[in-house]
Amino acid sequence: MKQFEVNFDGLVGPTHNYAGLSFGNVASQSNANAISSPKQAAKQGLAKMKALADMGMTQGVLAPQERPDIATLRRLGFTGSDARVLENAAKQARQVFLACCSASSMWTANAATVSPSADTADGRVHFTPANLTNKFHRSLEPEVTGRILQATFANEKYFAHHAHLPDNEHFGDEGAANHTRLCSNYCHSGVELFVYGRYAFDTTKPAPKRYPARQTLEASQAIARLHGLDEDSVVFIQQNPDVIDQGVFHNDVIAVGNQNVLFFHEQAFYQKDAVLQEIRRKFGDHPLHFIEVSTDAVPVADAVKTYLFNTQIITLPDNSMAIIAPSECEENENVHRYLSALIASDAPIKEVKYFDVKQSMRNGGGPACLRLRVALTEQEVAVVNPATLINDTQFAKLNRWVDKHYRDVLTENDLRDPQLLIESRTALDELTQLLKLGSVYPFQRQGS
Ligand SMILES: NCCC[C@H](NC(=O)CCC(=O)O)C(=O)O
Repeated sequence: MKQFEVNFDGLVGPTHNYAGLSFGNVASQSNANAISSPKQAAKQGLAKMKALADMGMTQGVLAPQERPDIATLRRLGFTGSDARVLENAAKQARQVFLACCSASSMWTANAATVSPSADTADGRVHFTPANLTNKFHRSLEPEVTGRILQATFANEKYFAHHAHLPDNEHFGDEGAANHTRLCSNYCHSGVELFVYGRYAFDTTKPAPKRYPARQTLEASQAIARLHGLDEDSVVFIQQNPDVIDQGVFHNDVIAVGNQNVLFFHEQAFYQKDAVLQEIRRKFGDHPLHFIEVSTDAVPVADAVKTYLFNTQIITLPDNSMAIIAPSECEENENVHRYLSALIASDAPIKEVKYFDVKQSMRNGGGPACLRLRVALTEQEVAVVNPATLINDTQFAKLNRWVDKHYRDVLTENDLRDPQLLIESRTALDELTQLLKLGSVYPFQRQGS
């Protein structure tokens, strides 16, 4: 059977900005209030999607959210016309206002956790949107994300959609950024790795001290239950609390897997040796490659700065593996040296391709944050909403759509401009037609 791992990249929304909203995410905090370029950001993302499609990969796109989020501002007590809501929120509750303007849904690794049909009890692909409770601005995403996923994967025979977990820190869930899957073939059952930062109900267990652990063990266990995963094919792994305190706010900042390769930093996991043993045991007799990067070769600080592990390892149509890295990795001496040696070694990764995704990197999102992986059979690909798959025509249409609607620069002051709200809604309304999503946004459903 033909096998596919389809990357669904998040399209950057028209309000992309830097507001320093993510405590524990070093890049987000250090670029607070920098001037952003939504147009450049969206184009950098589209260029990456197109490049992967041109490599022969099946590539998809997920629509962004409606921002500024007027519906949430109204829930929080701001009233009057939309323009008044924006003006008063910006004046009276600046931080809340900024949170309601974030284009953070672009990082679709946090959109959901996905289990392919080969792993699940009912043989369907399972999706659970992440509740993202740890950050207010991100907690606004799951409902609309669920609708976008249902409009993208709209076939009950093949796809099962769950509600996001209860909105509470006990079940803090960050989606695929803390989940990876190892397998020998995408269509054969694999081992799903769930990485959590802390225990919600047992405070005697180790936990980070400086920065928050966004994902709990209990959330990861709930997802595994919902998706009908077999316990012999699941490994729950605690992230090393010390690296969370050094700015590793998601596991995908320090580890990434693809097929039978797990690429990780030596400090990534708590009680690493036991973890690796359990993975090996559950993976079975097939070849499995652990590529472990030592602190001597790449200190954690360099990994956080360059996003060496927030790379995408992909299997190309000729079955060789390539690594999709941000250009920051090429610019850093340690990391560049490491990657050059890696592809010259006998490891399965044979090629590295660097991409400029700086607009996203400044908010702490690398190539891997920008995509949600969905392993699909040929039959399943055939029932995905075809308008969400990237080909030359869709790429050209999306680029034109960005040119037409996006601003070149955006500052904090622009976010309160009622014209920006109108521009964003006009753009998104057109996008839902382009991607054939139906009415997924609150502004499209008013009165329904
Ligand atoms: N997977 C990468 C996610 C990056 C995201 N950054 C942000 O939301 C920053 C937004 C800002 O600060 O404007 C986060 O931390 O969840």
